Amino acid sequence: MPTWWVKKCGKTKDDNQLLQNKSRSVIDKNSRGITGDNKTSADPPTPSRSTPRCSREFAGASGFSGFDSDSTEKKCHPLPRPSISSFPNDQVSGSTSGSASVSSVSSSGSADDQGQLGGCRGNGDVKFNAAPRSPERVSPMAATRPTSPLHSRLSGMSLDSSTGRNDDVRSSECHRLPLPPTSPTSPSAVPVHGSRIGGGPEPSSLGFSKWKKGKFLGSGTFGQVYQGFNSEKGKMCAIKEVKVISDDKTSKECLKQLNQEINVLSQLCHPNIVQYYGSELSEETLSVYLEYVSGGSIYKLLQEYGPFTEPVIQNYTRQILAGLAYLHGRNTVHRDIKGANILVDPNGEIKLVDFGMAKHVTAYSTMLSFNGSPYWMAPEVIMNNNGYTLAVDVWSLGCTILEMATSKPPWSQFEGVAALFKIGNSKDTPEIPDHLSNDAKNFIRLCLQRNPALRPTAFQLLEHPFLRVHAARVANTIMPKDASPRPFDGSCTLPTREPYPGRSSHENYLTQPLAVSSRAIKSPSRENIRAITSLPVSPCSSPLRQLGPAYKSCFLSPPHPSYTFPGQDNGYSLAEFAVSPFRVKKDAMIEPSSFRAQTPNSPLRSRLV
Ligand SMILES: Nc1ncnc2c1ncn2[C@@H]1O[C@H](COP(=O)(O)OP(=O)(O)OP(=O)(O)O)[C@@H](O)[C@H]1O
Repeated sequence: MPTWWVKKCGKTKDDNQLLQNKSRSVIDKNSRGITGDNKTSADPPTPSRSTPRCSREFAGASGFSGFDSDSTEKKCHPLPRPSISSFPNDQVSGSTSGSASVSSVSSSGSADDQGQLGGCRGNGDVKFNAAPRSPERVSPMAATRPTSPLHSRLSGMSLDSSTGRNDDVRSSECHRLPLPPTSPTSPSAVPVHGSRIGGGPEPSSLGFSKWKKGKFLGSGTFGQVYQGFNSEKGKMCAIKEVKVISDDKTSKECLKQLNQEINVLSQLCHPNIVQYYGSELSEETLSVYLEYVSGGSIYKLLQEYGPFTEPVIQNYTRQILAGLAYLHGRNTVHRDIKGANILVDPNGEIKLVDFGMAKHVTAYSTMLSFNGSPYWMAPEVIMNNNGYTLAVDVWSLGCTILEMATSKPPWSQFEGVAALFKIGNSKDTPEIPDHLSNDAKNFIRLCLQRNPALRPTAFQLLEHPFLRVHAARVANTIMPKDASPRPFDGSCTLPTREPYPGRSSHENYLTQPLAVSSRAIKSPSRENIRAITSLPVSPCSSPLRQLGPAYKSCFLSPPHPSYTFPGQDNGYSLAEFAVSPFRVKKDAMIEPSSFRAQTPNSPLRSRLV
């Protein structure tokens, strides 16, 4: 049992008080979330959260050292050079889809995720971090850690590079803001990341004035999100903004968090991950420009329309996993997967957002911080003894599937601390609704294995029959030829064959928008599935259509025969799935354990802040 837990259980008065406060906060969020008491005001709220996420990472002694206040010019934000030089077309579709349903945002996009279950975060997250940064935790990588690509005004923040990549930093470089794409096919539609390729552009060429801040979309722990509009091109984006207030601890923490998000997002390009366009640091604000996703979050859809049907869950899960597989292929863990952080565009395409908690995992580092949203948090994060790995996202995915199936995360009947105890310190597994198929149940159980080493990776899970059934169903649905606004290689022009020279073919495969096994790729029918399932428009895709005729027309294919084990009802068992040789070529897969840097004797134990 972690030190903090012992403390919580009555060792000190202060800790008890703190825990009660957190618990109370969770209760408040619970009641708000379940009753769907969501903020709908079009006006941005006064930033009332004086303390954003309760995170020792931010509040640690080694944190901020202040701002360079003599820089008052409006400057672009120097950001890392991404390792990907090609630019995604993603923004094309992002903008397009955004413009398609502005009204849906005006009615529901405001603070859609404000009232969900959870702890001290604004929308229900507990972001207390167990392990402060301290010299003991400095990894062997620390000496070579790159300078954080912060604007000089933020350079005193002594941030870690969230990605820890040396090659991504060019601090003198500005990160060009997006000029919106003109057309999906035009090369001029991809100027946003031009600064990644060439040298730093002149501020005058960055198009700062092109994007106008529009209506308020919602507020997160670390800032406000607005719709952005380019009146010259008629395109939209989302603008995430944090106020820069010198000598204000909260502001510094928000800036640090947003910078972390920039660090991670600026290196990602995947159709199921919200596309980063650029950022800008002005005298008053740090603004991040993102692909606009107008459909709102899964959390919001659940609040408005109730639980999803299984085909919708399959579809969304497959896309979430595709995004996760891509992320994990870069050894980056999201750490906050949950319905509120998964947006859906009007075509049912999933976009992972909120990478403020994301971390690059290296063999030399281990994550001990106690971050995440309690109900979606993996046991090892709560117990927090030996660090944790990419597998925490797989656990959270399991919770998110239950959330999609029931509108509530697992253990939501428990209040904050009790839920944490249930997750972290009991042997119980969450209740899985009976109405789900055996495939679905099996999939969820695999994700919610308490031992992270037993959890399949995101790549492995993409092969699970629960998702294959959906792929086959979509493949058997006649789609209009140009139903998709973009080609299979999706919004990202990452080369699909060999995007990262030097990586194994499997690793390259991980960059595909949809993960398909080599076995599947060989089969013409699987190829077909892959092509068709990449279409964002699916008759089964939108929860709004879940009971419509399109869904009824979906063809249900039987589970893949290779998953049927003799003597088994539905083809597999937990143990067999985890070790089955035909599913997992051990040497070809990234093993969760390979990312686990154990520090059994670390003096740092989990502590509740
Ligand atoms: N790219 C986007 N397109 C459209 N809406 C967005 C986008 N990004 C965020 N939003 C919306 O803006 C609101 C705030 O998002 P943000 O990510 O800042 O906070 P959050 O995830 O709700 O909370 P927290 O930061 O505490 O996790 C949410 O309602 C979210 O759905």
